[in-house]
Amino acid sequence: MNIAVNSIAASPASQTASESAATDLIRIEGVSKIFPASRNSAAVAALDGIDLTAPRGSITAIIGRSGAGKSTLIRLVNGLEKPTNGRVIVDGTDVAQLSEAKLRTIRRSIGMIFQHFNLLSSRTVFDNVALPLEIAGVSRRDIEAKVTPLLDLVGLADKRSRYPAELSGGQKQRVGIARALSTEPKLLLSDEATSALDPETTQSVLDLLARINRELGLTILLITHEMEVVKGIADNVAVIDGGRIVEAGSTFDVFSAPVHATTKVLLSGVPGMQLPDYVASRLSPTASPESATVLRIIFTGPHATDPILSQLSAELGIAVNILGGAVDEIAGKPFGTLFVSFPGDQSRVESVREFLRRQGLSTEVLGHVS
Ligand SMILES: Nc1ncnc2c1ncn2[C@@H]1O[C@H](COP(=O)(O)OP(=O)(O)OP(=O)(O)O)[C@@H](O)[C@H]1O
Repeated sequence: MNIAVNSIAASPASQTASESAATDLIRIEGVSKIFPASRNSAAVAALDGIDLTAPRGSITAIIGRSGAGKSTLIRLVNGLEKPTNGRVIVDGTDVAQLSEAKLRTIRRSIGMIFQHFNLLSSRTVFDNVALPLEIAGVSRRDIEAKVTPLLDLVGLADKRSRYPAELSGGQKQRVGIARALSTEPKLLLSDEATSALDPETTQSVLDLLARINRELGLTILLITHEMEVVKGIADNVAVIDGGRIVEAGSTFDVFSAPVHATTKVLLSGVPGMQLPDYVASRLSPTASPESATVLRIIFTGPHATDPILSQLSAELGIAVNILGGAVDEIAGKPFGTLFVSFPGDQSRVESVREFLRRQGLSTEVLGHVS
């Protein structure tokens, strides 16, 4: 069974297929993929009962550990793999039912960018971007008219006659993005597109993707192991584990209150997600008369900077010990976490949580320390 918390996968029961086609560019329904056994290996259930939608104009991220099934999922969307069961509907068409010839046509409406850019080293920047148009039989004049503004868009107008070997990693990925956009796709698939780039270059490529999404209304589906990428640009995120979606929802909801153990592990490097080591190593699940309760307070929206703790101390007469915390931004919204401890019994814990609830803050009891 899939556990789709804050589900972006589920659609209202009353929604008809045509209403869904109007709002969702991608609709993955009950998809399983089994790679059959070969002489050297047993059969692999790479995907198992996946339901996922990507609304038109959105940026949706798929995250998961190595081998979870992310690449298989993205390959189903552009028809490079066929599902064993279920439907993969892109812009109203079930890509799994298409012939190779029809698939070639539909792939023109799906751009793709890759971790290692996949540029042709013998072609200039201009000719790399022009390649999909040449393959589609577009005239040289129309190619010039389409490629030149794309090079402007990605900031490479002055590099049009350079070769890939003369470019930085970030510039190569910009060529990859311009090439992916050349056939005016509705959907951009991104397979670890920033994984080979340093943090600063990653940020500039993410800014470009966000701009393309905003200005061209392009739907983006990306797979990544970099939580910074998801946090920075994705509207929605789905967590895949062992071929199943274990958690999905808006990036803000999933990142601010992860539920599934796999999500918590994946997010452990995000500031404010993890207790400081010196506390984590002493944490016990059970309270004792001398122990203090350790609480995670999640600040969202306008509360992120409010002086809540001093109000708490004043109102309830409790000495609160701050253990750690961080203030961050997720999908453009302020988000803060504070780890605190305070002494007292269960009723004290409840009164603290109730006070914080009234301030609009969520809390999670992490355990107890002596
Ligand atoms: N063509 C194939 N034949 C057999 N098994 C495959 C094939 N492609 C993928 N698999 C298996 O399916 C599972 C999911 O693989 P997939 O590449 O989708 O994972 P992933 O999440 O993208 O991993 P990574 O992050 O390491 O790229 C793995 O167990 C993998 O070994």
